[in-house]
Amino acid sequence: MSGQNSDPMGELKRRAAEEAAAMVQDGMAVGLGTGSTAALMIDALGRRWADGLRFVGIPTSERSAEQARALGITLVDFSTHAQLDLAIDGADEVERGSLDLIKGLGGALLREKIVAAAARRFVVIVDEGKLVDHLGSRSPVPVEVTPFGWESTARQLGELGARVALRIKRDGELFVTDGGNLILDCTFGPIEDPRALEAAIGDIVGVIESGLFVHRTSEVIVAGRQGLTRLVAA
Ligand SMILES: O=C(CO)[C@H](O)[C@H](O)COP(=O)(O)O
Repeated sequence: MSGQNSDPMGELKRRAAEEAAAMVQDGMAVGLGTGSTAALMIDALGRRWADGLRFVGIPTSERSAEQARALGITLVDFSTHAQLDLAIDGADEVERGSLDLIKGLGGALLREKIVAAAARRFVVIVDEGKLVDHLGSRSPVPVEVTPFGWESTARQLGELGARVALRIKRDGELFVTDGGNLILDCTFGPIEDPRALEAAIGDIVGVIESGLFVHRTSEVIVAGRQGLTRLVAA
Protein backbone atom coordinates (compact mmCIF):
# COMPACT_ATOMS: atom_id res chain seq x y z
CA MET A 1 0.00 0.00 0.00
CA SER A 2 1.28 3.49 -0.76
CA GLY A 3 2.21 5.30 2.46
CA GLN A 4 0.91 8.59 1.09
CA ASN A 5 -2.72 8.37 2.22
CA SER A 6 -2.28 5.85 5.00
CA ASP A 7 -2.71 8.53 7.69
CA PRO A 8 -5.10 11.16 6.33
CA MET A 9 -5.58 12.81 9.74
CA GLY A 10 -1.82 12.97 10.27
CA GLU A 11 -1.51 14.64 6.89
CA LEU A 12 -4.23 17.17 7.80
CA LYS A 13 -2.52 17.92 11.11
CA ARG A 14 0.69 18.55 9.18
CA ARG A 15 -1.17 20.99 6.91
CA ALA A 16 -2.69 22.75 9.93
CA ALA A 17 0.79 23.00 11.46
CA GLU A 18 2.13 24.47 8.22
CA GLU A 19 -0.69 27.00 8.09
CA ALA A 20 0.18 28.12 11.62
CA ALA A 21 3.89 28.25 10.79
CA ALA A 22 3.04 30.44 7.79
CA MET A 23 1.84 33.12 10.24
CA VAL A 24 5.42 33.70 11.43
CA GLN A 25 7.07 36.70 9.81
CA ASP A 26 10.64 37.95 9.69
CA GLY A 27 11.79 39.51 12.96
CA MET A 28 9.03 38.04 15.13
CA ALA A 29 9.45 36.59 18.62
CA VAL A 30 7.50 33.32 18.64
CA GLY A 31 6.41 30.93 21.40
CA LEU A 32 7.03 27.32 20.39
CA GLY A 33 4.51 24.87 21.83
CA THR A 34 4.90 21.28 22.99
CA GLY A 35 3.35 17.99 21.84
CA SER A 36 3.04 16.01 18.62
CA THR A 37 1.11 18.75 16.76
CA ALA A 38 3.42 21.52 17.93
CA ALA A 39 6.37 19.36 16.83
CA LEU A 40 4.94 19.33 13.28
CA MET A 41 4.73 23.13 13.46
CA ILE A 42 8.35 23.43 14.67
CA ASP A 43 9.41 21.17 11.78
CA ALA A 44 7.53 23.47 9.37
CA LEU A 45 9.29 26.48 10.92
CA GLY A 46 12.60 24.66 10.46
CA ARG A 47 11.87 24.38 6.74
CA ARG A 48 11.03 28.09 6.57
CA TRP A 49 14.22 28.87 8.52
CA ALA A 50 16.22 26.86 5.96
CA ASP A 51 14.56 29.02 3.27
CA GLY A 52 15.83 32.18 4.96
CA LEU A 53 13.09 33.26 7.40
CA ARG A 54 14.63 34.75 10.56
CA PHE A 55 12.82 34.98 13.88
CA VAL A 56 13.54 34.08 17.52
CA GLY A 57 11.75 31.39 19.50
CA ILE A 58 10.93 30.79 23.15
CA PRO A 59 10.29 27.07 23.64
CA THR A 60 7.71 25.77 26.11
CA SER A 61 9.67 22.63 27.04
CA GLU A 62 13.14 21.13 26.94
CA ARG A 63 11.82 18.76 24.24
CA SER A 64 10.75 21.61 21.95
CA ALA A 65 13.97 23.50 22.70
CA GLU A 66 16.01 20.50 21.60
CA GLN A 67 13.97 20.11 18.40
CA ALA A 68 14.20 23.81 17.51
CA ARG A 69 17.94 23.94 18.28
CA ALA A 70 18.55 20.93 16.01
CA LEU A 71 16.81 22.84 13.19
CA GLY A 72 19.10 25.83 13.75
CA ILE A 73 16.33 28.12 15.08
CA THR A 74 17.62 30.91 17.37
CA LEU A 75 16.21 30.56 20.88
CA VAL A 76 15.91 33.40 23.38
CA ASP A 77 14.30 33.89 26.78
CA PHE A 78 12.17 36.43 28.59
CA SER A 79 15.21 38.45 29.73
CA THR A 80 15.42 39.88 26.21
CA HIS A 81 11.85 39.27 24.99
CA ALA A 82 9.27 39.87 27.71
CA GLN A 83 6.51 40.04 25.09
CA LEU A 84 6.03 37.74 22.12
CA ASP A 85 4.37 38.50 18.79
CA LEU A 86 2.83 35.08 18.45
CA ALA A 87 2.67 31.73 20.25
CA ILE A 88 1.60 28.51 18.54
CA ASP A 89 0.69 25.35 20.43
CA GLY A 90 -1.51 22.26 20.46
CA ALA A 91 -4.25 21.48 23.00
CA ASP A 92 -6.02 18.52 24.57
CA GLU A 93 -9.53 20.00 24.41
CA VAL A 94 -10.95 23.10 22.74
CA GLU A 95 -14.40 24.32 23.78
CA ARG A 96 -16.52 25.28 20.78
CA GLY A 97 -17.54 28.94 20.92
CA SER A 98 -15.33 30.19 23.75
CA LEU A 99 -12.14 28.53 22.41
CA ASP A 100 -11.12 27.90 26.02
CA LEU A 101 -8.68 25.03 26.38
CA ILE A 102 -7.42 22.17 28.46
CA LYS A 103 -3.68 21.70 28.01
CA GLY A 104 -0.96 19.76 29.75
CA LEU A 105 -1.41 16.09 28.94
CA GLY A 106 2.15 16.48 27.61
CA GLY A 107 3.17 17.94 30.97
CA ALA A 108 4.36 21.36 29.74
CA LEU A 109 1.36 23.40 30.87
CA LEU A 110 3.22 25.88 33.11
CA ARG A 111 5.67 27.11 30.48
CA GLU A 112 2.94 26.88 27.83
CA LYS A 113 0.67 29.14 29.88
CA ILE A 114 3.45 31.65 30.64
CA VAL A 115 4.29 31.80 26.92
CA ALA A 116 0.62 32.10 25.87
CA ALA A 117 0.09 34.89 28.42
CA ALA A 118 3.11 36.78 27.04
CA ALA A 119 1.97 36.54 23.41
CA ARG A 120 -0.04 39.16 21.53
CA ARG A 121 -1.65 36.31 19.54
CA PHE A 122 -2.07 32.73 20.69
CA VAL A 123 -2.82 30.28 17.88
CA VAL A 124 -3.83 26.69 18.63
CA ILE A 125 -3.62 23.73 16.24
CA VAL A 126 -5.74 20.61 16.85
CA ASP A 127 -7.52 17.82 15.03
CA GLU A 128 -11.32 17.87 15.14
CA GLY A 129 -11.40 15.12 17.80
CA LYS A 130 -10.25 17.72 20.33
CA LEU A 131 -13.36 19.92 19.93
CA VAL A 132 -15.87 19.60 22.78
CA ASP A 133 -19.04 21.38 23.90
CA HIS A 134 -17.79 21.56 27.50
CA LEU A 135 -14.20 21.37 28.71
CA GLY A 136 -13.60 18.30 30.84
CA SER A 137 -15.85 16.10 28.70
CA ARG A 138 -12.96 13.78 27.83
CA SER A 139 -9.78 15.08 29.37
CA PRO A 140 -8.76 15.53 32.97
CA VAL A 141 -7.45 18.95 33.98
CA PRO A 142 -3.70 18.58 34.58
CA VAL A 143 -2.56 20.60 37.59
CA GLU A 144 1.14 21.27 38.28
CA VAL A 145 1.90 21.15 42.01
CA THR A 146 4.95 21.37 44.27
CA PRO A 147 6.32 17.98 45.33
CA PHE A 148 6.28 19.14 48.98
CA GLY A 149 2.88 18.37 50.44
CA TRP A 150 1.36 17.17 47.17
CA GLU A 151 -0.88 14.76 49.08
CA SER A 152 -2.51 17.68 50.91
CA THR A 153 -2.85 19.65 47.66
CA ALA A 154 -4.46 16.56 46.07
CA ARG A 155 -6.95 16.28 48.95
CA GLN A 156 -8.01 19.90 48.47
CA LEU A 157 -8.39 19.44 44.72
CA GLY A 158 -10.60 16.45 45.55
CA GLU A 159 -12.78 18.76 47.65
CA LEU A 160 -13.48 20.77 44.48
CA GLY A 161 -15.14 17.64 43.09
CA ALA A 162 -12.27 16.08 41.14
CA ARG A 163 -11.06 12.51 41.00
CA VAL A 164 -7.34 13.12 41.42
CA ALA A 165 -4.50 10.95 40.07
CA LEU A 166 -0.79 11.56 40.54
CA ARG A 167 0.79 11.29 37.08
CA ILE A 168 3.06 8.26 36.75
CA LYS A 169 5.04 7.39 33.61
CA ARG A 170 4.65 4.12 31.72
CA ASP A 171 7.87 2.83 33.31
CA GLY A 172 6.32 3.33 36.77
CA GLU A 173 8.46 6.36 37.63
CA LEU A 174 6.92 9.64 38.79
CA PHE A 175 6.31 12.16 36.03
CA VAL A 176 8.41 15.24 36.86
CA THR A 177 7.95 18.46 34.88
CA ASP A 178 10.75 20.54 33.35
CA GLY A 179 10.40 22.76 36.43
CA GLY A 180 10.89 19.80 38.82
CA ASN A 181 7.23 19.64 39.89
CA LEU A 182 4.50 16.97 39.87
CA ILE A 183 1.28 16.73 37.88
CA LEU A 184 -2.08 15.83 39.38
CA ASP A 185 -4.60 14.84 36.70
CA CYS A 186 -7.99 16.01 37.96
CA THR A 187 -11.11 14.51 36.39
CA PHE A 188 -14.06 16.85 36.90
CA GLY A 189 -16.34 15.77 34.07
CA PRO A 190 -17.98 18.53 31.98
CA ILE A 191 -17.03 21.93 33.46
CA GLU A 192 -19.81 24.52 33.62
CA ASP A 193 -17.67 27.54 34.50
CA PRO A 194 -13.99 27.13 33.49
CA ARG A 195 -13.05 30.63 34.72
CA ALA A 196 -14.43 29.96 38.23
CA LEU A 197 -12.77 26.54 38.36
CA GLU A 198 -9.43 27.95 37.20
CA ALA A 199 -9.61 30.53 40.00
CA ALA A 200 -10.63 27.94 42.62
CA ILE A 201 -7.77 25.61 41.65
CA GLY A 202 -5.34 28.52 41.68
CA ASP A 203 -6.39 29.42 45.24
CA ILE A 204 -5.14 26.11 46.63
CA VAL A 205 -1.74 26.37 48.32
CA GLY A 206 0.73 24.08 46.58
CA VAL A 207 -0.83 24.55 43.15
CA ILE A 208 1.55 26.17 40.68
CA GLU A 209 -0.75 26.31 37.65
CA SER A 210 -3.65 24.47 36.04
CA GLY A 211 -4.09 23.38 32.44
CA LEU A 212 -7.27 25.45 32.06
CA PHE A 213 -6.57 28.19 29.50
CA VAL A 214 -9.50 30.59 29.74
CA HIS A 215 -9.91 33.57 27.38
CA ARG A 216 -6.40 33.18 26.03
CA THR A 217 -6.93 31.80 22.51
CA SER A 218 -6.88 34.13 19.50
CA GLU A 219 -7.50 31.50 16.85
CA VAL A 220 -7.77 27.72 16.43
CA ILE A 221 -6.78 25.89 13.25
CA VAL A 222 -8.73 22.63 13.15
CA ALA A 223 -7.70 19.68 10.99
CA GLY A 224 -10.87 17.80 10.05
CA ARG A 225 -11.98 15.22 7.51
CA GLN A 226 -13.40 18.06 5.40
CA GLY A 227 -10.08 19.96 5.49
CA LEU A 228 -8.85 22.85 7.60
CA THR A 229 -11.17 25.22 9.50
CA ARG A 230 -10.15 28.40 11.29
CA LEU A 231 -12.07 29.35 14.42
CA VAL A 232 -11.65 32.86 15.79
CA ALA A 233 -12.42 33.88 19.36
CA ALA A 234 -15.61 35.93 19.61
O1 LIG B 1 -0.57 20.71 26.29
C1 LIG B 1 0.25 20.03 25.69
C2 LIG B 1 1.54 19.63 26.28
O2 LIG B 1 1.64 20.03 27.61
C3 LIG B 1 -0.01 19.65 24.28
O3 LIG B 1 -0.19 20.80 23.52
C4 LIG B 1 -1.24 18.82 24.22
O4 LIG B 1 -1.05 17.71 25.07
C5 LIG B 1 -1.54 18.34 22.79
O5 LIG B 1 -0.58 17.43 22.38
P1 LIG B 1 -0.72 16.65 20.99
O6 LIG B 1 -0.58 17.67 19.91
O7 LIG B 1 0.42 15.65 21.04
O8 LIG B 1 -2.07 15.98 20.98
